[in-house]
Amino acid sequence: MANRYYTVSWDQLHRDSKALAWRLMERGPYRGIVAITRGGLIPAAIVARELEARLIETVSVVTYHEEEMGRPQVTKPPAAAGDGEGWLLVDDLVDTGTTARVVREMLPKAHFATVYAKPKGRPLVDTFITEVSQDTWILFPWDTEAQFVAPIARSGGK
Ligand SMILES: O=P(O)(O)OC[C@H]1O[C@H](OP(=O)(O)OP(=O)(O)O)[C@H](O)[C@@H]1O
Ligand SMILES: O=c1[nH]c(=O)c2nc[nH]c2[nH]1
Ligand SMILES: [Mg+2]
Repeated sequence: MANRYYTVSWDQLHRDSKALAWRLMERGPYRGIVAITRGGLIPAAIVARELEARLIETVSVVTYHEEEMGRPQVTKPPAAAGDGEGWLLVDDLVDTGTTARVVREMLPKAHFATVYAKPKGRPLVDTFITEVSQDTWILFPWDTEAQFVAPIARSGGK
């Protein structure tokens, strides 16, 4: 289990994904975008809108079940991206780099971009926006909802 959480709102994810698009603009154009599903789908859609990319491919890798890590399973390989040359590969984050390693083997020439990166996965990413510590769990807006929180005074000072 992570020691702390970094909560990302829809607004922040949109801003951070646009910041990623700005950085990626400098080194395009790209033939198309490969999104690593499912977490990469929304950042990929935002980046695609900003870069005016219309060709979107997916690769599906399942590595986690909630916060438990398992063996990475490729449930759908990328059909149209060859060895990745000229393609932009997008995921929401790199943590241990396990998913990234599997996908990079399939698309060694793609430019790999994520919105967030933790130190262990960072060397595998070409472009990212925000680094968080390894013991932090990033809480994405699609995994969370607003709920009531008790006043501090009722927590017994803890
Ligand atoms: O660097 P790693 O340790 O491999 O972790 C990062 C990967 O884990 C999450 O995907 P997950 O397996 O939870 O699947 P999902 O995107 O379908 O939610 C996340 O979206 C990244 O793809
Ligand atoms: O929602 C998530 N937050 C994380 O920090 C993380 N690391 C791997 N997979 C993850 N999924
Ligand atoms: Mg994922």
